[in-house]
Amino acid sequence: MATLGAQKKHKVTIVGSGNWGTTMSKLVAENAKENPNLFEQTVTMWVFEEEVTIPESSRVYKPEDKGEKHKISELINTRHENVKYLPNITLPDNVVANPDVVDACKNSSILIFVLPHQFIQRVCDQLAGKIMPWARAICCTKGVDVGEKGIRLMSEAIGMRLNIYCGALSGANIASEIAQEKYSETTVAYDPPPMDSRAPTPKGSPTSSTVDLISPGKSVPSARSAQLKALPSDYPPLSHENVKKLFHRPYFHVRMVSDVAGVSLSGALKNIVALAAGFVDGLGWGDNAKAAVMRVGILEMVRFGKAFFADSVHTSTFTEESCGVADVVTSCMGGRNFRCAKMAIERGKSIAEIEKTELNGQMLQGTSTAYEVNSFLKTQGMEGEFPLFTAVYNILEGNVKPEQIPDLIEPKD
Ligand SMILES: NC(=O)C1=CN([C@@H]2O[C@H](COP(=O)(O)OP(=O)(O)OC[C@H]3O[C@@H](n4cnc5c(N)ncnc54)[C@H](O)[C@@H]3O)[C@@H](O)[C@H]2O)C=CC1
Ligand SMILES: O=C(CO)COP(=O)(O)O
Repeated sequence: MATLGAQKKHKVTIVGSGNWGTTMSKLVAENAKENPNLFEQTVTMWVFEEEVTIPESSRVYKPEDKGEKHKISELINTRHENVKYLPNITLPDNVVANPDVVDACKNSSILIFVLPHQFIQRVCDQLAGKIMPWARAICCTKGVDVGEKGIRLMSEAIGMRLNIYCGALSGANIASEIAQEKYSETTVAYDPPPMDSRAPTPKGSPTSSTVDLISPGKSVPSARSAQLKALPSDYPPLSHENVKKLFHRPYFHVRMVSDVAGVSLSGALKNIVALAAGFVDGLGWGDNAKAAVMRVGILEMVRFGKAFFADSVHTSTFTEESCGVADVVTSCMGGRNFRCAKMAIERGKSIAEIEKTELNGQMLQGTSTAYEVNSFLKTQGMEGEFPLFTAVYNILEGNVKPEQIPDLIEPKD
């Protein structure tokens, strides 16, 4: 039995409180209530604090709120709503917002990272050495970490900075639909060290083991093994079965896999494809044009995985799982990257301007990912092998026009 001998329960912290972060807190808190033998009832959400006014149209607006500024964390804790990033969705009362990231994470055995990828490094640096040494993480952030030493997956960047194991969750998951409990599916990759799923052992201090935080891609020469601390035996083991219980809802169906690299990478790269889809849609070219860039985009995602993460990525993750082809489809129909790229073309503005005026603080991941992937491809001398990714970068830079996409992605003899 999965919880035999376990006395402790997992304390879960959601690190991030944007549109997806707040949705994640809702569904995880619902699951904590339904699995009191596995998870502590309170689910903490770290909130990057901001002061906001409550719109008069909001369900939680009271006459005395007129012109008043409120802290987002206080509104979540008193009115159970994130009025800025997930308006009109009531959060379970066991979601507790905490604006202090170290305090929010210090006693948690499960950390769920849902921050824009631009902030992962800074937040992990704040947390390093201040979390439980045996904590386990799941990365829901979509992006890559490109530096002088090469390219890293976000899951890997988190794992290495905090010296803990980090899996990944990604899928065709437009947050607002999931917050409204409309059916969707997702892919969770979790391939923990075998010591985590062993039967509970008699009392004793946690053992440690040297394991790869994630199987490194060949482009990450610095990826290293870490001294991972075993989950103490008085916690329920973090088997696939128990990790699934953290995320699976009647409206949010989870498929567990072990390919952390494939799940993490597909979520990052599909955002570049979504920008391309927005560009051609913005030109008024219609669905055939969008399907063409989606097809080429999926092929480039697979090629990228094979070229730089050959030892770890499974091609089937891109072609068979929600995090691959399905996320490309949904993101190219209704994602923010797609919508902002489309509006930018239609209005003759830059995507950065549209992001500022239309997203009310929400952030695009595709633009910075296009730059990061391009800078990595340049170091590898491989821009030409990824013509769609390269075209998106050159459109953002103003070097080429979206109208040139068909010629740019046409295979060269
Ligand atoms: N929204 C969606 O539908 C989905 C988003 N994701 C991914 O989840 C990740 C997080 O996205 P969302 O939750 O949608 O965020 P968001 O784009 O809605 O909100 C931005 C967040 O960044 C925070 N922030 C601003 N400045 C900050 C700083 N200096 N340090 C730390 N945080 C700061 C804001 O407070 C806010 O919580 C992204 O990687 C995104 O690709 C994944 C699936 C679906
Ligand atoms: O990742 C997403 C859907 O799966 C959301 O994409 P956007 O960030 O483009 O909205």
